[in-house]
Amino acid sequence: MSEVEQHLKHPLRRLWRRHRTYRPKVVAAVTVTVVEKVADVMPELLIGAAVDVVVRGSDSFVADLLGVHDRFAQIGWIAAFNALVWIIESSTGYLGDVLWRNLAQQVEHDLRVEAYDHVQHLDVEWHEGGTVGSTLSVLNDDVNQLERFLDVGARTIIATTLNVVLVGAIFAASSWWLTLLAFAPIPVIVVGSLWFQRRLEPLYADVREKVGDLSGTLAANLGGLTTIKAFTAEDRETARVRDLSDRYRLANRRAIRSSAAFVPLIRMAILAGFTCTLLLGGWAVLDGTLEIGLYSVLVFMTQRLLWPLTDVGEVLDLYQRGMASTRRILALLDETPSVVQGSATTSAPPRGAVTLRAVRAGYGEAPDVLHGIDLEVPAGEVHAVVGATGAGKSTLLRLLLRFQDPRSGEVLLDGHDVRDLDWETLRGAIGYVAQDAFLFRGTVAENIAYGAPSATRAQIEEAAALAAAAGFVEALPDGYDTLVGERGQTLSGGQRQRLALARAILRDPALLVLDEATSAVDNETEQAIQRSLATVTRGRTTVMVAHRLSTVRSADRIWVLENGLVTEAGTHDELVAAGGAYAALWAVQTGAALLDPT
Ligand SMILES: Nc1ncnc2c1ncn2[C@@H]1O[C@H](COP(=O)(O)OP(=O)(O)OP(=O)(O)O)[C@@H](O)[C@H]1O
Repeated sequence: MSEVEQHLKHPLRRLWRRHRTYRPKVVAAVTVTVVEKVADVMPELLIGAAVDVVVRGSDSFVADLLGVHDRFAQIGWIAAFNALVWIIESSTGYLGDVLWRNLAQQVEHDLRVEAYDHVQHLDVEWHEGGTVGSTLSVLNDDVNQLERFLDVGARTIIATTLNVVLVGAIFAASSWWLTLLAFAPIPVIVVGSLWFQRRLEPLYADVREKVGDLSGTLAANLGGLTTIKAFTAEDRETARVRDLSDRYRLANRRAIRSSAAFVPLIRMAILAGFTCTLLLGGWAVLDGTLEIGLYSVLVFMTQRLLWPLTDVGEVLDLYQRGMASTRRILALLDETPSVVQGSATTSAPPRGAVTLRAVRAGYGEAPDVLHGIDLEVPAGEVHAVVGATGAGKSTLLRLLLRFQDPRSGEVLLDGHDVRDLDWETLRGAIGYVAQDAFLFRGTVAENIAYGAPSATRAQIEEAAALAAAAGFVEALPDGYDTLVGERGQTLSGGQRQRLALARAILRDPALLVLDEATSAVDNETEQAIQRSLATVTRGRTTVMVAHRLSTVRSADRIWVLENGLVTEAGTHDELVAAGGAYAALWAVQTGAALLDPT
């Protein structure tokens, strides 16, 4: 389906098509509501029948229908039928409530989980495009909004429509001219509703957009609170939030102003219809052209027909919000990742050999960051990538995990193009430690075992020891069972890095990818990690990025990246001897440059 077609298609139709499993539930809920509504109009008919019995006695409608001529018995029958109607109405009311609410909850649950799962599979670049806040608001607010519409709105729409049809049928069977009078206000209400609907739609879309902006900024600011504090930007940020919140409030105010005007308009129309039926119907009874029983039914029915229509404003409100939200949910579900897994798996155990051939890569519309990289990491070797900041080192590592694909050229793992491999084969072979070590809410042990949930405590402790993390973990109040806060904020940067390293080691991957994995630890800890890494990386393919050259000194091969191109490659000693960029960097880092002014 093209984008335009998708947009044109009504969101409820799309939901109906997508989620076939709801259909029986929808049918059951609608059926129960129909029965409830039929039972609901009965009491007015029974009042009319009772009046008819009192006025016409043994000639009444009930007498004809049941063949019972005693007035007391007739009233008794009406009362008994009335009791039955109330029982049906109460039980279908209960059942309808349960069915509609559960349906709404089910849809809410399914859509939230589906949207979350979908979002997880979207491109890393999509996530980096600053969409966290608005994605959160789709997963929370929009999904809730749809639930509210299904819970209250959909049911009311069906009930009101049915009401018009049933009452209309009763009217039509009674008096054609009173039917016309009672129904006269309906076009005004319908045209008014449609006009309001068109007016409200963009206003609610605006409200949703504003709340997305607001939650985006709130999420970003709460994540970066320490930076805000460090730059004493609290007042500025409060002003920004105030401004965004105010825009949200004003957008809501515009929507409220329009939607609030709706009910008074409908009331005026209802008043006209009701007064006409009361007055002209009453005169008709006095003239003897209308039965008094029928008159009392129709007066009550006019109320029953028109008053529920005052809910139309509220329901349209819910409908508009619900549809704006559904469109956003569906738009999120329509997002397609450009990086999708291949289908190939390999039978041989992975060895982690990496080859990059003429790789060009970049972000969005921006020019290339990597300008044609050729690089070879044979299985079992430890290779390092160094270079100035912004040279493209992290970008290169991202290609290995397929966080993005190259614009041209190819990336191979054990001779297979990474684009052909499925995620488990590709990413399952890699232990990755990101520059910004991310920890989840949970215990230290759970965080280490994140990539190997079935690991034993002994294996977890061994991995922690190899990552030089055992010491500090054991000193924590509850050791491995200590809870780390959200994003691991209760730990230092170096501690987080070591846990992330332990997490990668525990996976026992064929290829270890370390992006500045030890940048935040002190020299002493780094040396401890280096010693451990010597064990961990023995015979294991490793690609590491590091700024601190002492970290990569013992690598089998070092690749020097400058402005997206490999400019040098070799062992540490070879590169130092070559006297190029690496040698200069080494001199700066060891202080040799300061000692030797030439
Ligand atoms: N997610 C992104 N979106 C757009 N551009 C990006 C993104 N990540 C990196 N870049 C750009 O790509 C270039 C290379 O960045 P990269 O992170 O690969 O460099 P690096 O060598 O790892 O730097 P550092 O040593 O600072 O980590 C930079 O110019 C950067 O602005």
